Amino acid sequence: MKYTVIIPAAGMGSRMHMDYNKVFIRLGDTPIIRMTVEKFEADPDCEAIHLAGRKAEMDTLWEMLQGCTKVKGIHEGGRERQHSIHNVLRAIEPADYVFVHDGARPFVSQHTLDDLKASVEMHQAVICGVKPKDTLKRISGDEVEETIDRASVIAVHTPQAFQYDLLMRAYQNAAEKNLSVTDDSMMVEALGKRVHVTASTYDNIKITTEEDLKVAESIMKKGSE
Ligand SMILES: Nc1ccn([C@@H]2O[C@H](COP(=O)(O)OP(=O)(O)OP(=O)(O)O)[C@@H](O)[C@H]2O)c(=O)n1
Ligand SMILES: O=P(O)(O)OC[C@@H](O)[C@@H](O)[C@@H](O)CO
Repeated sequence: MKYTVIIPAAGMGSRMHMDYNKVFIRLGDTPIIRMTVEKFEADPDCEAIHLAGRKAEMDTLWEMLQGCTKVKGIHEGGRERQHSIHNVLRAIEPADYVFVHDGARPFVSQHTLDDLKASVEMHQAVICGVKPKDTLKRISGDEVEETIDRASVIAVHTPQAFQYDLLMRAYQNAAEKNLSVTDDSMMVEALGKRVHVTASTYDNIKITTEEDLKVAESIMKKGSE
């Protein structure tokens, strides 16, 4: 199978409290966004990489991704992550399969990509995630309402993999109905379609806050899984 990946990188990184987009932060010598893109450069089944970027940051992005030969376009992002991805989806050539992967997750493993590829061919919509390690409770204000059976939940990561037509329909439906979502799968779920699940790794963190930079450094030191 061959696929195109959409990498949203048009956020503000506001929870990182820096005066520039967090995907430009260097881990060692390499900007986070380049580390993320390189994971897909290295996967022989990835044919094209398209990013969403902020208008004022296009030149910086192209510069940081110099030599990444699969990067075919950087498209203007939108207000929220979902708008950025929709802009890219509308701009790209149709492909059999589309993966969506956060620009801020530089430690995705080849194994995770391989599992998603095998599964999406059978199931059309596949997400990856890890089992929570903590006890989980539903709360109301500062009171516990119930303990959630943690065997029945996962913490969801990206990449998320879809048949192109299905993802297109899901994004169109979400736009028409003005749905607000936090991942791409939610839009497919809104169509009443089944979404399958494969394993991610605990290293596949989304770099969101300052503490995550320390975790990222230690993942780099030990080598990511
Ligand atoms: N309008 C937006 C918002 C987010 N993203 C991208 O979506 C990914 C995951 O989003 P998140 O971690 O929430 O990033 P930010 O929105 O940048 O962070 P924050 O919410 O702290 O501002 C990031 O790679 C980010 O650049 C995007 O392309 N367009
Ligand atoms: O933290 P935010 O809600 O802005 O973004 C979350 C999404 O990027 C996130 O849902 C996926 O990475 C899957 O976990």
